[in-house]
Amino acid sequence: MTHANMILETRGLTREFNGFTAVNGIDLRVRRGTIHALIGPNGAGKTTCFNLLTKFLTPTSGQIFFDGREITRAAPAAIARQGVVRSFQISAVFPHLTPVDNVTIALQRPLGVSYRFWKSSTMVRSLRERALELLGDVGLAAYADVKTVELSYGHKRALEIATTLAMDPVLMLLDEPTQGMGHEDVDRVTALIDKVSKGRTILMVEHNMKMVSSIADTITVLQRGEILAEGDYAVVSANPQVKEAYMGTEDASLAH
Ligand SMILES: Nc1ncnc2c1ncn2[C@@H]1O[C@H](COP(=O)(O)OP(=O)(O)OP(=O)(O)O)[C@@H](O)[C@H]1O
Repeated sequence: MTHANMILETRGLTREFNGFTAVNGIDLRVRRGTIHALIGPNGAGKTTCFNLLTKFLTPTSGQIFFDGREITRAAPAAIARQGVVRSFQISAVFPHLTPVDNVTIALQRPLGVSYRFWKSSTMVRSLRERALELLGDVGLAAYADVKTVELSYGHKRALEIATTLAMDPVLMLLDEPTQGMGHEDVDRVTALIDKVSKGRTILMVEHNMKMVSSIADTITVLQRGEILAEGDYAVVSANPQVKEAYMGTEDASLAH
């Protein structure tokens, strides 16, 4: 039995690499409609965990459930059809096309029913309208027709979110959405993620603690492949083991 209010659950999720256990028996529970952050020091197993959830890697043992259904052995395309969508990195957009063309292409990714719909006769105009709407949602309306390569880094990351939204995710997985950003872009992308989280669930790997503390409902702290602590920011930041993991001393606090 899985829990009805959990959109994603793992049981004993484990991944070994040549005898080294990068993810060790993780029981993760992501509540429907929340923003959930996966944090932890370097090498804690965040990326491996993320790759297991998005089916880029196969678990050595353990199970993954999405919306009550086991997806442990499902292919990446199959889980995408069910609404589990990983953000497409900037490298996945076409730099010499415009943002509106990039989002239009994302809208046409073959996803079963919606693919057939978009192949209908009203397709072209509807696609462009929907792409413009999504660009508006991420604050890129004014940049719809410039070359993607000319966008600022922050705007490119916003475009990445728009192309992800094009797949209408139920559970959106974001891999370090503010990585490499200056303050202004961090604030903009944080507000954007908060906005697009309405009506869906977001699971993200993120290093920026200020960002995590401001929008995550739940934080899971990983260390050496295991869950060290879990809760809201107040709970995990007060945890002595978390302080030690981050700073090497119980007196230190999470960088904020
Ligand atoms: N393909 C692989 N082969 C061997 N070891 C791996 C592989 N991928 C990850 N590891 C090891 O597993 C451990 C966890 O790595 P992972 O990248 O998941 O950590 P992380 O928490 O994402 O770290 P970071 O914050 O530095 O990205 C590390 O010790 C890493 O060296």
